[in-house]
Amino acid sequence: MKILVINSGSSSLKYQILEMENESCLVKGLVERIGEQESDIEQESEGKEYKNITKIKDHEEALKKAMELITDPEYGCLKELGEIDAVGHRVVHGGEEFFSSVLIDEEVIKAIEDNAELAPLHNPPNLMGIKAAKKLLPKVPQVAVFDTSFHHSMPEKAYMYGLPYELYQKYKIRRYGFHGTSHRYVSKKASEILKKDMKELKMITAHLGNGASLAAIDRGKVIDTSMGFTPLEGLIMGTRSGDIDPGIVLFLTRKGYSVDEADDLLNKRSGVYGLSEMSNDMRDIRKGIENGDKKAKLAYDVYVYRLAKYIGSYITVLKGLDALVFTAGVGENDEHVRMDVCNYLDFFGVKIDKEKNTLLNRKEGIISTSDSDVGILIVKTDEELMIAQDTKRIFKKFQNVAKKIEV
Ligand SMILES: Nc1ncnc2c1ncn2[C@@H]1O[C@H](COP(=O)(O)OP(=O)(O)O)[C@@H](O)[C@H]1O
Ligand SMILES: CC(=O)OP(=O)(O)O
Ligand SMILES: [Mg+2]
Repeated sequence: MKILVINSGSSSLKYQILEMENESCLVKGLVERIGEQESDIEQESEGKEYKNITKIKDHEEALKKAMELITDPEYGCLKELGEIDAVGHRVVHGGEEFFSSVLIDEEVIKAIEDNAELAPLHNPPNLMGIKAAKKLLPKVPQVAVFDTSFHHSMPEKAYMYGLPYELYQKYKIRRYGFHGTSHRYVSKKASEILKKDMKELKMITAHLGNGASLAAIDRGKVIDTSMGFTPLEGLIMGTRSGDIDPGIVLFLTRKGYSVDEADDLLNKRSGVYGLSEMSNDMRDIRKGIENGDKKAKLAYDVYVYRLAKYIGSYITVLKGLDALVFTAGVGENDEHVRMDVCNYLDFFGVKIDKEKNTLLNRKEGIISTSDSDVGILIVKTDEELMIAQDTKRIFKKFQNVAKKIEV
């Protein structure tokens, strides 16, 4: 069974085809800078690499181009698109309606449209991807996998803000949490690596990519997470501020910032990038620190401090901790961040093994000392595999129902 996984961003479209017999990736591609004069296209399939720069006007054209490349005799992996059995889409905001992945029908599309207001940067491109795929593969079942759904188990006390209750009723203002597919995948993988049932574990998963979030997971269920109503809250990120005093936004608007300017400032010009005045990328920050750049060091210190502070508060709400899991670009590849965060947590019995931390960098496994009270792990996230697994499960269910109806 072959599944196409689509992750549409505001100006990009990432795709993969997975062969579900052995869960292997047959092809992986990326179209970036959609809508600009020059868009980048990259695809890799079994060692064959394709790269090109051309104008791609919208998501439909991007997906069309991807479909051509997938079936290209030289660079592709399929003879024809008919080999695709199902499509799985990443959808960032599922609002309060969706607490698991679903087969996409008109009603689901309508609900995703309704939630677009809650995630203006993410849901509209997700919808464009869904509509383009439905047009190009009209007979193939499509599944939506939501970033928010794994966080649905959060109790009211964790998801309500200290705002008038009527704002929750009127506008659904509450914490939703994001990156749920990644938190779900790495927590499951960590319990396998630790050879312990999820029901025995109190866990904190740290998804540290360009966007970053933490989840406190109590015996398999999320009880708190650092992103909120939008993916702007919480940790310091590549270009996003994370937590700030909301009074700062009021102050800036009184100083003449428009809503769009404030949005741009907090989402695209803040975080590690804003503090360092240099880059959102931890690799550049490391180089800056090595060259004695003071702002790079400051950005790094603020990033690590915020992370440690959040982990400490999650150990409190979990009433203990069995496992701390690092994942995504920074979590998997940056041994300094892992080391420096864990050094803050020594008091809680979190002891990182310096050698294992270096040895397992960019790999997967346990990096705590044998006498640490808490298992510390690196797990490589694989949101696409999780989306494909959900899509397969829902596709099988759908097939069984269709068979029953035929009988
Ligand atoms: N070798 C590395 N060392 C340190 N940080 C890295 C390394 N490779 C990637 N990163 C960090 O990971 C980030 C990208 O993470 P990723 O999970 O791929 O992000 P996203 O999926 O949000 O685009 C980069 O911006 C960079 O900060
Ligand atoms: C929801 C979110 O922040 O996603 P990303 O990290 O992919 O931007
Ligand atoms: Mg990511």
